[in-house]
Amino acid sequence: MTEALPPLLLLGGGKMGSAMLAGWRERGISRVVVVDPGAQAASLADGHVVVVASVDAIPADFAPGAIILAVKPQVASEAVAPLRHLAGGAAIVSIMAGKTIAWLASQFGAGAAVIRAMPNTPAAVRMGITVACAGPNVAPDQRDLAETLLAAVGAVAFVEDEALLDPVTAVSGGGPAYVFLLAELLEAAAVEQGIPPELARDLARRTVIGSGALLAASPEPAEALRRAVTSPNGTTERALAVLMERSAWPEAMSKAIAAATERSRELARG
Ligand SMILES: NC(=O)c1ccc[n+]([C@@H]2O[C@H](COP(=O)([O-])OP(=O)(O)OC[C@H]3O[C@@H](n4cnc5c(N)ncnc54)[C@H](O)[C@@H]3O)[C@@H](O)[C@H]2O)c1
Ligand code: PRO
Repeated sequence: MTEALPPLLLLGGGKMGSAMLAGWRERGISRVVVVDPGAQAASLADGHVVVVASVDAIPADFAPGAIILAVKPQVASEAVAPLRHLAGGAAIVSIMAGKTIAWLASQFGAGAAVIRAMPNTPAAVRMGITVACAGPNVAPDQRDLAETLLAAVGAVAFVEDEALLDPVTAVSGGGPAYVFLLAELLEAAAVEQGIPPELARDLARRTVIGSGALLAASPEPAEALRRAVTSPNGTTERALAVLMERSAWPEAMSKAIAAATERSRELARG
């Protein structure tokens, strides 16, 4: 049986924070303090989890093994500063888009053990992917703890080059949104072709869900699975001729990822 996680402080119990907390619960928690002033966060409390509205209300004896920062980057400065006194030997794991290791060190002190990470919303069903980068002061056991916390909601990869977190944010951080947009557009196009709205929604949803499951189950790359759908001179080939035109999806995706990457860099500049 795996040992319970050490005491954790979670700043922000919103979509990502609560998804990670659910993963930690499954893994086994000892004590978690969630700091979140939002009314919805109160429902996260249970025998192992205390929810407080502000840092002042954190129990005085609380010494977290890790502090996980899951507030929006826009409120980071005001939300993070009051936590500085708790940093001690804790691993500081930030999932905030665009908040750099240097910025986090400026908040917690130059010697703070900072890990910057970028998960995605499939974390809510433990099928996320997180890319993380450990700062210079992170000890091996702190890195292991960060990996354990992130792995509770999906796959984890560590990179040495922090600059990669900007394109990672664009690709896998935002990626679920592009897949959901695909489902929306497929549904709308189905309706345009006369398919009743309810059936159109079902077709679009199940096509995305089933394709994801097939990709997960198959050893084949996406390209091979695409080719397996495409009969010579058939209907799919006709559709792909439109979508794969250089100025259509290839260029749109390339531009979209470049734009999101640049926005991540902008957030880092503050
Ligand atoms: N949503 C995503 O797809 C995604 C993916 C990867 C990373 N992220 C990052 O995760 C972070 C959280 O995003 P989210 O989607 O969970 O947002 P969210 O809005 O769902 O959650 C943020 C939470 O922070 C709380 N909060 C606001 N001010 C606070 C304060 N001063 N102190 C403590 N809590 C406070 C809010 O009440 C809310 O519950 C962001 O920094 C984002 O960049 C999000
Ligand atoms: N959601 C966050 C954003 O849009 C970060 C990646 C996914 O900024």
